[in-house]
Amino acid sequence: MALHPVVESVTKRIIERSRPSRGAYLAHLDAARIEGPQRGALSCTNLAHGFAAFPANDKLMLKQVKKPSVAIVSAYNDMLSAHQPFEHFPAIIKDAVRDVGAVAQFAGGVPAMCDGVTQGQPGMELSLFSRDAIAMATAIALSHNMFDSAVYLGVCDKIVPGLLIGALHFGHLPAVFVPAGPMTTGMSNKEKARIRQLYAQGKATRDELLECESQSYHGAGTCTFYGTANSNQMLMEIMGLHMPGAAFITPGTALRDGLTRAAAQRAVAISQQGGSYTPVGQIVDEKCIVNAVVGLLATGGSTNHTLHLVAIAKAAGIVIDWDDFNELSGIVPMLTRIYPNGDADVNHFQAAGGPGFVIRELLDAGLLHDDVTTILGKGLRAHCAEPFLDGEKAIWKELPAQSGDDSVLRPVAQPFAQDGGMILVKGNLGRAVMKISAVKEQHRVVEAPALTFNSQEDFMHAYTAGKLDRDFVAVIRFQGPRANGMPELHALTPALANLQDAGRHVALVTDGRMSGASGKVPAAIHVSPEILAGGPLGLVRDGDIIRLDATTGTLEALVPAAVWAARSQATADLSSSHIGMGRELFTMFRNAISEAEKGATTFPLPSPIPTTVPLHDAADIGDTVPGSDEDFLIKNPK
Ligand SMILES: O=C(O)[C@H](O)[C@@H](O)[C@H](O)[C@H](O)COP(=O)(O)O
Ligand code: SF4
Repeated sequence: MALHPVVESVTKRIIERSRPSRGAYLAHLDAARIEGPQRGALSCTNLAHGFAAFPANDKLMLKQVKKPSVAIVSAYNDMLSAHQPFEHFPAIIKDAVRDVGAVAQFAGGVPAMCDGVTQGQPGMELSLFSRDAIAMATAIALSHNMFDSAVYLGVCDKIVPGLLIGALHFGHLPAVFVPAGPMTTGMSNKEKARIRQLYAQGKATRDELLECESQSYHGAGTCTFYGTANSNQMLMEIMGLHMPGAAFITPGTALRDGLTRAAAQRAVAISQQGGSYTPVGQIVDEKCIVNAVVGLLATGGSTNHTLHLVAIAKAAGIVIDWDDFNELSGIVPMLTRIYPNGDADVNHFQAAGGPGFVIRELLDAGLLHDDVTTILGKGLRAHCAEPFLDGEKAIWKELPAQSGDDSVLRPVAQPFAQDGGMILVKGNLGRAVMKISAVKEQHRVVEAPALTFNSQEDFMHAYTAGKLDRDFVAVIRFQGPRANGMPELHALTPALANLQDAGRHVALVTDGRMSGASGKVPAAIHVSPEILAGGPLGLVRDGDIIRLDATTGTLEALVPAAVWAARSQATADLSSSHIGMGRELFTMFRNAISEAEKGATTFPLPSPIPTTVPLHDAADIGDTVPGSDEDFLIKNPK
């Protein structure tokens, strides 16, 4: 099937837009690689330090500087149910790598935040920043420069994007992402949401709510809704950075361990010494990024990826924006119904056919680029396969021709919706993202008076005081990355859903975020520019009529032009968001972060290394430092 013309034209536009920075990125990639094992660039002292504590055989291999060394970068901790299984992965990886005559070294751990633990709490104001902190921690691990390939252990929201951003800054190294898989299905997400709404109405006790949450989140593995974590997993499959079908296999099973071993050995095979050298910086190219956007849209993935995919692309020198998402969303059909876009969870999705089925359907429909490079080599079609066990080894078989459950997963010929359900809305309030895949048709246009709030707490106080039983558009202000770290406001969902269920026309507009698990209430989020960057959201006053129209992509304050022009920006005391819970440590992030549509990043777009002087003298002619996004050169004061 020929490639869809919109996929083709958007890809061409991105390639053109990215040409200078992508060229610079690939030059950096070539400059970073040496012939032979990377540790050959180290001194004897460096090297001895790098293998001092290793078992004799590993030490000998490292000393001989012939066989590849694989870095293990892990986001293990006990806080995220999704990451807790990683505790045992390094030993499995080291054994598997030894079995193919190489060495694996635990290069470093990276921090990982659970958005479920911090949702509605002060810690959520560090969450987005943690993505780039994870990228920095990944760089710290890899900066030992002992490695010829790497495996990355991560699943959740900011972690996979952070690991991939870090890995792309070592784009000369091959990368294989290793997931831990979803927890088994407990109480359904729909029943959990119902009890939450009852609690918000005072019709369920705290003990009943805690029992419900504990039955939903009951064990090791990723939460089973299709939020940002499981969107990450889908993207790793579509970007060809997972062994095929690794995403949604339950932790603690023989197949899970077989997939981990296979991933470790693939990391050796695609090292320079392994013979199939495949650096991650070449895998993640413009076509790979477009494939990721298409996969996100076809599965109703998390709105957080309108930030994270932009940031990941930027790390590889590729520039994408919300017009790209919007245009692709218009032609990408919705192939899945996984909560919050339906009642099923990722275990049901996996049983119905899983990621390989989605990839095959989109390839056959000309909606994905097949001519990409993945960890398996040339072509994405190799990832349309399902893993099985042969003894202890993972093997792959062809997928069934049909979906196992067409209430969860459908072919392109019979989609749940003709479009991807994630759109750009814009107008005199700025540009924003809106996910409509989980919003009923009758709620996709809301025109109602604005009620402004400077925090989610203020909103909840008004709700519990019974002041919100009316039609309104909640404008939650000062929630942008520079203001307070752009928290998710998902804790407002039960209250807003109750009002919607009671027949009120309600919507949310904010420069903050929502969870990938948010859904039924119309919300225009990530409003750019944010208020603190002078965004017009700061001109809204209580009572202004706001029109949010998903059918026309409109976000407007219906205020007479002269009145609007005479207004000044609202102000707020944000100091309580800059002190406590470690938020003081992230002042530099708030000051340096780019706007949401540019990925809310703290690192610069790759810029050309001046060819007139060797790399180490770059400082003599100025440093490139991260600006808002117009990276600038500090001219040499001499
Ligand atoms: O983007 C996401 O998917 C969310 O950040 C998710 O990771 C978060 O943990 C949810 O808030 C938990 O969902 P519940 O609040 O419904 O348990
Ligand atoms: S999916 Fe969200 S709530 Fe679940 S473990 Fe990951 S970060 Fe935590």
